[in-house]
Amino acid sequence: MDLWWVFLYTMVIFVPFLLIQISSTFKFHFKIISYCILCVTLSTLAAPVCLLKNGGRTVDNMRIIRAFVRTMKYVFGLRYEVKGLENFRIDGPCVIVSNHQSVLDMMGLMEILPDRCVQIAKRELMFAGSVGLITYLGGVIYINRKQTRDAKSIMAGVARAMTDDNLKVWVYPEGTRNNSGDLLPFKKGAFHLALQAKVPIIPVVYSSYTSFYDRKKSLFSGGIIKVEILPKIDISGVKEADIADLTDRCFHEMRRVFFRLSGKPYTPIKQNASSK
Ligand SMILES: CCCCCCCC/C=C\CCCCCCCC(=O)SCCNC(=O)CCNC(=O)[C@H](O)C(C)(C)COP(=O)(O)OP(=O)(O)OC[C@H]1O[C@@H](n2cnc3c(N)ncnc32)[C@H](O)[C@@H]1OP(=O)(O)O
Ligand SMILES: CCCCCCCCCCCCCC(=O)OC[C@@H](O)COP(=O)(O)O
Repeated sequence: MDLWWVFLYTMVIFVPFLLIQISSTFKFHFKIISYCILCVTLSTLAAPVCLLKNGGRTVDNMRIIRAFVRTMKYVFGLRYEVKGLENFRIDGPCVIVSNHQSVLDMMGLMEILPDRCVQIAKRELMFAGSVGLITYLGGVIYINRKQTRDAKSIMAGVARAMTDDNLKVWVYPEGTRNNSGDLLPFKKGAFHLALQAKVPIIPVVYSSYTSFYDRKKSLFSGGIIKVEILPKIDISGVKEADIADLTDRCFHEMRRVFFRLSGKPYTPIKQNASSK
């Protein structure tokens, strides 16, 4: 008899808990799939507009892509609070580095994307159907992360194109998505690029998504994202041998801002800023 009650009570507590769990996982995946479908739909609509207006692969298409993507935040209840936009107002090219938390970052990217700016992306993105096509039309630069020697030679070519075509380049120096509530160590490519092109670096920091978006907890609700565009880092006087220091400086500055924007107490780390 007693065992029967234990069983009943366990079920009364366990079954609703299980259902809530299933429905929240379902809701999370439903939202992520909706996001992907919306990306595919909007890029299918934007591609002909890009082709008709600008004819082919050009950075000018980024204005069209930006206009399309900026409508998406309303669907997912996201709001951006942007500070420091004036720091983007520099003549000529620069390297922009920012933290990368999720596929949702495309909305935050397009929210503040300056004119004549292309991104560095993993080459797999090229094959993502109409999304791949739209990134191609916008002039995104693809790198093969498994062949870093090729990636470096592509980046060297980009340095030349930046000055020739007056391009800004957006790099995610963590090199991959990271939703851990901290920054990953930075790769050095972006900093080599700035030095080779002799252009300043502009760090951009987005606050942590973890309060409203967390893959592990199947959490995805609306929220506010704080964005700060930091003053440019001048590279005059920096030599190849100083790249590690430059990377370090930028990493720690961005990490400090990341914690401040995310409302978390800053915890210094001993680990090296750049990956080995
Ligand atoms: C209309 C609706 C549409 C809706 C859809 C929306 C579409 C929106 C459209 C458009 C938006 C597109 C947005 C795309 C976003 C995608 C994001 C991603 O894909 S993130 C992944 C790829 N990104 C990266 O990986 C970062 C770049 N990576 C680097 O810069 C790396 O540094 C890299 C690949 C060049 C090398 O990586 P290593 O793993 O080898 O690591 P290291 O530590 O950096 O380098 C090793 C050694 O090589 C030297 N090195 C690196 N780069 C060098 C260089 N350029 N020259 C000389 N030496 C270099 C370093 O100093 C280091 O040497 P020592 O260890 O210090 O001795
Ligand atoms: C064939 C249909 C495919 C549909 C896919 C639609 C998805 C839309 C996503 C918008 C662009 C997302 C770009 C992005 O954020 O890529 C992730 C990489 O930065 C990091 O890669 P990873 O974490 O190392 O896998």
